[in-house]
Amino acid sequence: MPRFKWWIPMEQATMASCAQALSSSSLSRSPGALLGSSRLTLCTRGVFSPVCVSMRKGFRGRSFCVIRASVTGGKEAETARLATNDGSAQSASPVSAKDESRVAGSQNGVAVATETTVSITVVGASGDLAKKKIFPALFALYYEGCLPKHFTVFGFARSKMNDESLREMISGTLTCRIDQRENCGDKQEEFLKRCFYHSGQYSSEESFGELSKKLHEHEGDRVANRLFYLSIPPDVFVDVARCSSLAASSANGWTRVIVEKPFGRDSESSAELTRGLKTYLNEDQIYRIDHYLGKELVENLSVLRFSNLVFEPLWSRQYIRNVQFIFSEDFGTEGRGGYFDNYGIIRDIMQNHLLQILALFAMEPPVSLDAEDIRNEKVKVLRSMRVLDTDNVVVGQYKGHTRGGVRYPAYIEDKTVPNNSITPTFAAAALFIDNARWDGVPFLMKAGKALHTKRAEIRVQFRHVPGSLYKRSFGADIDQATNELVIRVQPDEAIYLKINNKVPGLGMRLDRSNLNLHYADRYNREIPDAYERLLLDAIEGERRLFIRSDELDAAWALFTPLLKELEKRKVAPELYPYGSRGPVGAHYLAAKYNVRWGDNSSETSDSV
Ligand SMILES: NC(=O)C1=CN([C@@H]2O[C@H](COP(=O)(O)OP(=O)(O)OC[C@H]3O[C@@H](n4cnc5c(N)ncnc54)[C@H](OP(=O)(O)O)[C@@H]3O)[C@@H](O)[C@H]2O)C=CC1
Ligand SMILES: O=C1O[C@H](COP(=O)(O)O)[C@@H](O)[C@H](O)[C@H]1O
Repeated sequence: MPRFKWWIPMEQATMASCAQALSSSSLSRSPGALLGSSRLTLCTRGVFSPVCVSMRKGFRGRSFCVIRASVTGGKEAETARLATNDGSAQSASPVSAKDESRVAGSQNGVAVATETTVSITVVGASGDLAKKKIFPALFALYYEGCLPKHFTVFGFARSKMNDESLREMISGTLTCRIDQRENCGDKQEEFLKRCFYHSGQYSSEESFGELSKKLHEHEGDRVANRLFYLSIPPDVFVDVARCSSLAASSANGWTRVIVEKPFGRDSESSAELTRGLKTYLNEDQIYRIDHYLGKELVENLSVLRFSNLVFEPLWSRQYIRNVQFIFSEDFGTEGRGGYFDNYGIIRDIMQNHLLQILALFAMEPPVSLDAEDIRNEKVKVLRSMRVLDTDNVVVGQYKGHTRGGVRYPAYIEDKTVPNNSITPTFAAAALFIDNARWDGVPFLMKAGKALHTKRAEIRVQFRHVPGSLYKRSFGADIDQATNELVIRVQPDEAIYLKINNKVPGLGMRLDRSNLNLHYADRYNREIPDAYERLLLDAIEGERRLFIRSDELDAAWALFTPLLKELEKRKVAPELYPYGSRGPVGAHYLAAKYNVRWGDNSSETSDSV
């Protein structure tokens, strides 16, 4: 069980309360605790068990409250935030027991605290993803007090900007996710003051050397940790890995690189990219992001399954008839057609987002919640899967449609798409895991753009009740009576289980109802954006939600033969109208395995 210490600088006036917090053991009840007049919050998402709280004198006579705790649940390191009554706040990064001597050494028997800092460089700062997701997520982390006390954000791109114009660009994108609170505007100002810009070329070591100098000016003599987020097109990934590694690595702290998808187009190009990155970085410096793994309900999958006795025993071919992973968007490629046409929906959504969720869903129980244990199990499940072929896949492409006087354009009307493109914007696939747990259970995937709704969900359809006493009450359609567990990843997060229930009254009439965990009703708090979680994990060195290179190889091995076959045979996609439920072929594919898509059910109760 990893043990950590937080050294939290405190005013003398509140030091006495440190010991008090320990004796009242208020920390045991919650990772948030009152230390005298101050409020301590640990941004912890693992299971936090405090061991002790003590007072220490540190460097230059500063006082520290030292909290020791163990954290299980994959979080190797958490940030502590101490808010005092006068509104000031202090953040402290954890110091793991093994690093403590480096960070908090001893000088003449007195503890010495050397501070750390983290510099986050967004490479491709002028781009869509940076504006839409990365800067807002960094701000949200700052607002929540989850970033270390000393941090700087740098934007790097070729565009000619300066600190001011970057700040202006970012400020246009920041929203107060935590919007009901008062000081959001002030926090935005404070955050923007920590943002800087450096213009340079992605393949120039000189540009990165200059960036490094600027980073150093902010880092001073602290332990300098550096995170580079590669929010750029994939053809410059390796250049940036080279330049950042050779010319801008940290001299005394860690250097990590977050890489955005696409991680290649097939097994070969992915392996080449991995080789290129590994020429300059170690595997444990590479954080391959799949933002679906950062979504709240995907994070919750393992909790649901492994901490509830009612689910794990059912999690096998014995009780589960089929599992469905569904992704749909109610808009087309608008603006991203240039990228999309080179990849298509199978590479854009299935091979990564849906497959990652499938692996988490179907893996064997891991030895522990540590990153390597979980990723080992995911790799095993991916390697147990049958390689996909064209018989088990249906592809579609949206065509123009007019509804209510509004014309919705076809995919090929997107100006950035060739007008003879056969790139699929929709695909459905049947996959199988050839292991003892899942033998014969169809895992269906469906992903599409320009469909009738925006949704991502997992549907688990259970087997029929054998010899059901209530068969007659269900009528001919026994499928209507089987249990279905729905994990709605987005929007409007929910987990609900469809059960049969007796309608109250003297007769014996059954109906289908939902046991419903609707997040907005149950939890009075906003759900963090996936990028917030993943950025925080990367800063903290938590790799559980990032993709290891062998996972990536296994994922590509499943899809590459299919993708090559589709391209070789120039398989024409089945056209479906913009805003529809997609091509009818998806139903035939499901029917081949005796499955009905759960999201096509006529039951209105789905919209809990
Ligand atoms: N946007 C999204 O929603 C998502 C994006 N991604 C991935 O994230 C990464 C960034 O995406 P996004 O922001 O949309 O990308 P952009 O196309 O907006 O590119 C980001 C920046 O990279 C630079 N750039 C663009 N084209 C080139 C080129 N041909 N050569 C060198 N530099 C170039 C530009 O900056 P400058 O000219 O100033 O140097 C641009 O602002 C990509 O890998 C993408 O696949 C993943 C999931 C979702
Ligand atoms: O990775 C991608 O994801 C988005 C959908 O993400 P979401 O979090 O908004 O559901 C998708 O639009 C895009 O095509 C794809 O590249």
